[in-house]
Amino acid sequence: MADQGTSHALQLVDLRKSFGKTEIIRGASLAVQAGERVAIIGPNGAGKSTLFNLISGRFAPTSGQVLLHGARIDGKRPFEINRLGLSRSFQISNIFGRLSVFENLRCAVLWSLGYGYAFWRFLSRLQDANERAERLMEMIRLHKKRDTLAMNLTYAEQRALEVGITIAGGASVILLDEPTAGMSRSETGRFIHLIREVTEGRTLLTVEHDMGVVFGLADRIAVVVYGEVIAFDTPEAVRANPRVQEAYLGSVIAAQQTGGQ
Ligand SMILES: Nc1ncnc2c1ncn2[C@@H]1O[C@H](COP(=O)(O)OP(=O)(O)OP(=O)(O)O)[C@@H](O)[C@H]1O
Repeated sequence: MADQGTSHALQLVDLRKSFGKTEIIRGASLAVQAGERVAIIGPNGAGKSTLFNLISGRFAPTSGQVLLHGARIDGKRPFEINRLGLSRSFQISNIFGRLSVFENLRCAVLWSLGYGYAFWRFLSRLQDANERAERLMEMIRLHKKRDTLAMNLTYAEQRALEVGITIAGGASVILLDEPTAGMSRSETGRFIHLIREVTEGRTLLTVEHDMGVVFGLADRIAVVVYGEVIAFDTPEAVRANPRVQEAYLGSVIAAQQTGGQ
């Protein structure tokens, strides 16, 4: 969690990404303060997932920089970036269905400790990993499902487990991809509360379509339109920003007010 001379946990500097001849990310810049909760919003195809893929190392940028606590991470591989303290959820795909809740969390903790240590050290760390997995289970409210196989959890419980796995290694920057997608209204409300709790003191970035979640969770909102960050401000300021209204938010709010999602 060392902050190497900057209070920015994450910075994108004139980031660009082309697929073939098509430039999808067109000079995106963003500076996220440590401890901030940021929602990335924008129309379909604007480049939100591509930005997440660039930040987490799945794609290398065509040009520009990504800095984590002031140090360049662009071009590094996902596991290297993870070791440096940035963790991304992968929408359930990193849950082991045939392992219990506890075992899933313990695996995530052990993985975060690294593989490259001797067996005797592994044993001494196992106790730590068990304790941390128990704590995580309480945090994500799944302690009563300790021995339930992950595949037998409800959808919302699986999403909670996913969040637990994402934060297991103690990463200081957490990326969540549509954390409440597919949940009911009441599940969504509870889940926002849980996310706020478990990411307290960490930096959170989410990609989100649901404006209720965005306004309930984010300290600041980054609006991505056509591969650029056209606004980055508080929810109130973004809501009132004429450029955002015109490019995106007006139509979304109107659709949600008339009952569409
Ligand atoms: N690997 C790839 N190869 C080629 N084109 C890609 C690739 N990944 C994304 N794209 C294109 O980049 C554009 C932005 O996609 P992206 O998924 O980042 O948008 P998004 O804002 O996350 O959209 P949505 O809200 O619909 O999920 C789209 O036109 C998409 O087809």
